[in-house]
Amino acid sequence: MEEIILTINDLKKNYGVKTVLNGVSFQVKRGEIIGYIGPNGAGKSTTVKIMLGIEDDYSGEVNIFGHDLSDGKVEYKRKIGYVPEIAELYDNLTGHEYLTFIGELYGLDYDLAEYKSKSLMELFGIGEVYHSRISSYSKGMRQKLLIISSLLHNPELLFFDEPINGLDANSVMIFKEIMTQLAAQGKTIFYSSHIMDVVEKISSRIILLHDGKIAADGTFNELKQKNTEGSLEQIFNELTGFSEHKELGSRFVSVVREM
Ligand SMILES: Nc1ncnc2c1ncn2[C@@H]1O[C@H](COP(=O)(O)OP(=O)(O)OP(=O)(O)O)[C@@H](O)[C@H]1O
Repeated sequence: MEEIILTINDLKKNYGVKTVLNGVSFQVKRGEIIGYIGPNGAGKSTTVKIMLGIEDDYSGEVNIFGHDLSDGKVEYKRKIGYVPEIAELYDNLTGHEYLTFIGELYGLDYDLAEYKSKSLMELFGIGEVYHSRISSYSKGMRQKLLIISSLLHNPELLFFDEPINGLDANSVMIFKEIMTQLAAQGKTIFYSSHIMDVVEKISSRIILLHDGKIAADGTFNELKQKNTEGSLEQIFNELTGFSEHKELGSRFVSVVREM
């Protein structure tokens, strides 16, 4: 039987009077790569933060590894890796210091944390800055460091929020391969991004959040059959009822030209 890793049932979340999530439900099985997409402000990061226990004050059920988050226990986090959309890194540390610190926080002994940090940085093409301060890293190098830090403890469930921000085309190919191989080995990945062609190619299932509810949930082929025959970008436009990009673009440029 396929193992359920994650269950969300009738999840609702308000910020003040604003309803962000209005009855979101889905289940995720071991080994799935979920592409979690939706317009800006749809509530994707909010859903992820609730699952990570960073945001509370929600209604509905959130169950991870068979454990309901409302019991307040945090042990489940040991088996989770997270790349946030926006992250603060300790700029004064070197990559080596940062990653061994994170590895030890996750319970790895120092030698293993050091070995994995160095190897993973080398394999991701940033081995030469292992002993440089993070303040000197480029945007893509910082992003790679974040990805490595989310994986050091070999987690079962990964939350990636715009993980390929700033990565060059070759590095994106490596990252896609890493995701595919992790999923093939039974890791579950919850992947939130606006880069539709990557989501289309990498996800075993796509969930589209719109107006606080799930507007679509299925494989890319299932979504194509139910909607436009075309790219995920076209399906996204159709399901979110958006067709004014040309008109909005030209009105935007008209205002720019006003002097
Ligand atoms: N701490 C907060 N206080 C008040 N409102 C918030 C807070 N965090 C998020 N929101 C609001 O909740 C809504 C959903 O935000 P969220 O960051 O989850 O969207 P998102 O789908 O991840 O968007 P994006 O694609 O732009 O990253 C937005 O309207 C945002 O302004």
